[in-house]
Amino acid sequence: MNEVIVEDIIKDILLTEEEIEAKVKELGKQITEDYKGKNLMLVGILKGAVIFMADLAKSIKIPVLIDFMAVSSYGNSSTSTGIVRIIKDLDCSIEDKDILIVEDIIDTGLTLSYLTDNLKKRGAKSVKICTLLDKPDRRKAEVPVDYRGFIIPDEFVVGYGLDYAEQYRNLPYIAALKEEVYS
Ligand SMILES: O=P(O)(O)OC[C@H]1O[C@H](OP(=O)(O)OP(=O)(O)O)[C@H](O)[C@@H]1O
Ligand code: HPA
Ligand SMILES: [Mg+2]
Repeated sequence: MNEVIVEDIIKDILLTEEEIEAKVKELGKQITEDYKGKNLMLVGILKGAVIFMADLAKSIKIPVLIDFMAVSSYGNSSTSTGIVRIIKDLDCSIEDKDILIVEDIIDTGLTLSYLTDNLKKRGAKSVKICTLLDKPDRRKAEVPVDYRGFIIPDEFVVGYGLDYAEQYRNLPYIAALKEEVYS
């Protein structure tokens, strides 16, 4: 395979490394205040949320438990199939825990709508949502967003954990893909 030069597939940079860093610190500060005295457990949704999860966890200054789930709704495509499948479940019990689901992006909302229902049914004390990005234009299922980093326009974005066909997750910024790359 020929090497793809990142500049050739990117339309523009939506969020710089500095903007992301400042926002993650702000979210961490708010979560620290809101969850004082509670049983906070962060549940990161693999794989997109890993980078955000790592930075967010470091910016939270109270004890936290960390766990991950992997669910699939997209596969290698840029459009949602609407089918949500659990690929990796939690290792820890969530009974009596204050769960904060950590996501990189809410797009159609189908992934999180399924996940919040699923976690509430398992006896969590509370289930809230923290997402770095929110793309409201494409919403199919309403989900209450408790902590939101940025609202973004209806464009396919990559970087800071987000992929296109499993690539570009390691970019330190968030960029919109050129339409000809994914259409
Ligand atoms: O709101 P939705 O339309 O459901 O889309 C959002 C979900 O889609 C992406 O995950 P994906 O299934 O691509 O897996 P990945 O995190 O491994 O890339 C993203 O990380 C969210 O989990
Ligand atoms: O814009 C996006 N980029 C990457 N993954 C995604 N999953 C839902 N929307 C997106
Ligand atoms: Mg993906």
